[in-house]
Amino acid sequence: MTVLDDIIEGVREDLAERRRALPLEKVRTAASSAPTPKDAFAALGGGRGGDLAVIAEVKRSSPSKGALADIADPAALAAAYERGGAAVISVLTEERRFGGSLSDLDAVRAAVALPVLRKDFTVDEYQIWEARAHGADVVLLIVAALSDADLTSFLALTHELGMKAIVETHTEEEVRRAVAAEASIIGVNVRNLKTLDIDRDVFAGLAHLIPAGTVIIAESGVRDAADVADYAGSGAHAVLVGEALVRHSDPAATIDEFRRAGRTAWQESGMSARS
Ligand SMILES: O=C(O)c1ccccc1NCC(=O)[C@H](O)[C@H](O)COP(=O)(O)O
Repeated sequence: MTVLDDIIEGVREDLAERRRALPLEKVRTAASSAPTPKDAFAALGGGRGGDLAVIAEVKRSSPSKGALADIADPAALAAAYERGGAAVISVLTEERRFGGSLSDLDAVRAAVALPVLRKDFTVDEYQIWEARAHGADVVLLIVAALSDADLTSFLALTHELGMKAIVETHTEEEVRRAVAAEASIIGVNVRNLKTLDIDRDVFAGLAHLIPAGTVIIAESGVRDAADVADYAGSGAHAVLVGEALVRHSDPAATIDEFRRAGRTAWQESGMSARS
């Protein structure tokens, strides 16, 4: 069993419990009165660049590192991310391995005006309705965890609900599947979900396979501005950063520094006007 399989097993068990407590019909009703979704595709530059976008993550712990940060006030952290110039806030809601929750999502939603990503291991439509009911604007669809049929139908439901999806890939085959599903936002996660090892070179190896007009996100492994510059120089429109922000004493300044590093890298490689 891989780490991903193990996480998904727990996700399914927790989901079954929530579904028993709140049947889908009730979640749908809640979703229908949630605030109108914010356009994360536009917030991430619409695949045209302009300025490197930072997706800043509220991440308490992880399978690879264990406890990362004691985040007593996720709303305050998200507000700091917003002040620093983040484009989107990512909230991990998986409980067992990441220490997240839908309460974190609620707190962040109420605290910021930015699009909010419900970052979870989506394996059932219920989670997409639930994300919308809790005010999320974006969901994560991990190609490795889904059949082509589920990927297509989950994307369709996400769009029907007015949200966007980040379609996450790790390999060439997964990028091809994401492109075939007509994903408009594709993430390349450089964390191997079998070994949990980070290999930043994976990003450059896959980003060039993603068609123009798609928002391309480099996910995981950002330690500092130099890593951001490398991703930006290899074609990232956005970076998704967790650990480096939650461990930093000044996350707002760090985001500002990352954005400047991305902008400089684009200027140096002549990419700032690319589509
Ligand atoms: O973070 C992990 O250890 C992890 C393990 C297994 C599946 C997913 C995992 N992380 C989810 C993420 O995608 C990251 O939280 C996100 O990309 C930020 O990564 P980082 O900046 O390296 O904290």
